[in-house]
Amino acid sequence: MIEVRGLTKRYGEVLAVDDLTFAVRPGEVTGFLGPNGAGKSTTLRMILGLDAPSSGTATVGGMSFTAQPAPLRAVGALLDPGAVLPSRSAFHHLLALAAGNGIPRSRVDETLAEVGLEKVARRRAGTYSLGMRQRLGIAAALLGRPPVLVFDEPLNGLDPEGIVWIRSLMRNMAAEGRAVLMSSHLMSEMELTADHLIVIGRGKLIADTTMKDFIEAHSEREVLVRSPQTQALRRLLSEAGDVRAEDHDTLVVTGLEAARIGALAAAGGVELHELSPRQVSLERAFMELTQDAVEYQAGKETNR
Ligand SMILES: Nc1ncnc2c1ncn2[C@@H]1O[C@H](COP(=O)(O)OP(=O)(O)OP(=O)(O)O)[C@@H](O)[C@H]1O
Repeated sequence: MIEVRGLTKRYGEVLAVDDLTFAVRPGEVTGFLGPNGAGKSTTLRMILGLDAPSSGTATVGGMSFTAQPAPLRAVGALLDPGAVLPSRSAFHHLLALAAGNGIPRSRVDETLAEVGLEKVARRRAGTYSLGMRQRLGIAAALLGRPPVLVFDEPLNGLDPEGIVWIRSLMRNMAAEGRAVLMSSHLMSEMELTADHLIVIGRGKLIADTTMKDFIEAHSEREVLVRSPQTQALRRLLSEAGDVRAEDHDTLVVTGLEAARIGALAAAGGVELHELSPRQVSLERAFMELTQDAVEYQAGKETNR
């Protein structure tokens, strides 16, 4: 379990992380979201002991990262996939990490197979593609079979097959009872992968909730209605809900349940060809919630 309490980081005038408190629980994938510059990387760096908090604490399994006797067995992390000596092979990189953390040598080959790098394990890491370096970073995180995993943008540079692989890897790690914290700007993937969400904006916590509740709370439900009589239908529905045209024969209605729309149409003698409640995406819910917390928008720059 990761516990963050009152975590704050100041860089001169910039309050990068502002009094954050949250927990990342075992058995779940927790998505860590926020607009650019929200403070995600700074928070992860403090959890991993790479940056010292200005105030507050971050612990992993009840202990600060720097106090862990064998850090790789307590928490596995992927922050910067470039952080590998280019002259070292994947095999030797992992071997050195295993030796420094009391991890048996047999885990090296096992982990290389887990991440699909066994065929290139003896090649210099400097010759790897971004996706291969990303897999090597993930191998380093998995090496010590830690109960806590932290991944910053793990999908960068991965092809579609790699993205699906990460999704099942995260889900499996959580199913085994590990606590998994993952940041990503790819909302569609986050929606498929995470159970719980921590959302921050301008360094502050703005949501700590399940994926389902987050989507329900931060976006209005919509119903798509197709009819050959859109004008008549629009007149009927506008009194009860918000209606906008999406196409010549399609309306999008907010503020009314599908059953009520069907009933109003039937009562008004309007023929319907389709009546579908639309799945609202995490992306829409996220944009709605964070629009005020976006630091950099096209044509607009704000100071905190
Ligand atoms: N070493 C540093 N010195 C000064 N300011 C910093 C430093 N690191 C981060 N910041 C500032 O702190 C704020 C938070 O940055 P951070 O990189 O944590 O955001 P982020 O949520 O990870 O953003 P992104 O999604 O763009 O990666 C930003 O305003 C950034 O400019």
